[in-house]
Amino acid sequence: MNNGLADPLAIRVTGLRTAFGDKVIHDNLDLEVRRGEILGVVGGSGSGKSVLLNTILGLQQPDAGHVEVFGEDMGRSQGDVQRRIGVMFQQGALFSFLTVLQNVEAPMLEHTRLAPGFMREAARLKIRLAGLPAHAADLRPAELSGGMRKRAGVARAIALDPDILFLDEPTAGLDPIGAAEFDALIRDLRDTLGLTVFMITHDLDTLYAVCDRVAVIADRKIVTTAPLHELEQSDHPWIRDYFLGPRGRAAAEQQDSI
Ligand SMILES: Nc1ncnc2c1ncn2[C@@H]1O[C@H](COP(=O)(O)OP(=O)(O)OP(=O)(O)O)[C@@H](O)[C@H]1O
Repeated sequence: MNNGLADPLAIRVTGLRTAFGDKVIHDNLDLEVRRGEILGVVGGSGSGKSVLLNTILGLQQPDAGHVEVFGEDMGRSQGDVQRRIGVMFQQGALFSFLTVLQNVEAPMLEHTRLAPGFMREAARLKIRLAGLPAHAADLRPAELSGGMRKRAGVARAIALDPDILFLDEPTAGLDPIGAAEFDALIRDLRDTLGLTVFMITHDLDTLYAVCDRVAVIADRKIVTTAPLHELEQSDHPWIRDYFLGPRGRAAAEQQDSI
């Protein structure tokens, strides 16, 4: 098996084409995600960010092209690489009838043979790593605030000690303080667990606060992948509107003042 250890890339997408009927979403899209980086993915509404995420995860079959995660072709994956992937979908996607602890144990039950006591301790550790207080373990999702639910989603996403974490709009719906705390959590997890992070976000503050590089989807492709200070120099009209419009400038200035 190729575990891709010598490969500096965590994800390599080449020549991706996805269409729904006549509607082409991605056409000859290429993307590289480096090991250990936090990559933000931005693009207009309907530009195909979620479809790209689902395609990388193997949930959506492309019409053409290849997706490799840690050197393994997702089109032919036997599931080995799936254990190295953690995903937090929007809203956390938790089982409402289970406690937070049981939600975090769910992937462990499915994929490991840990003894029950050990599994419980491992799940409690993930809950603490996600920044939740210990007592949250016994609560159900409906008893949590929006921010706590997202943290519970993160705790479940890291249940199996993944190497890469996928986040879909992680700060959507959070107030600015909650969003900033969540940004810090993402950075801390990357640093302490050595994760690679692939994050779809519209949140300009998050992009400035945590992303090493940002990939921009426009015109059915990734038009560029670069650190933000380079994107600010781009001539692409969508990138200029997005990053150099009033909200983009405010986010950049706020970051400069920290
Ligand atoms: N299963 C599907 N069948 C048909 N069309 C689909 C399907 N999934 C997505 N689409 C279409 O693909 C396009 C891209 O959708 P996607 O959800 O990836 O956009 P997005 O960039 O994530 O948007 P947003 O920022 O609004 O969440 C949209 O026009 C959507 O309607």
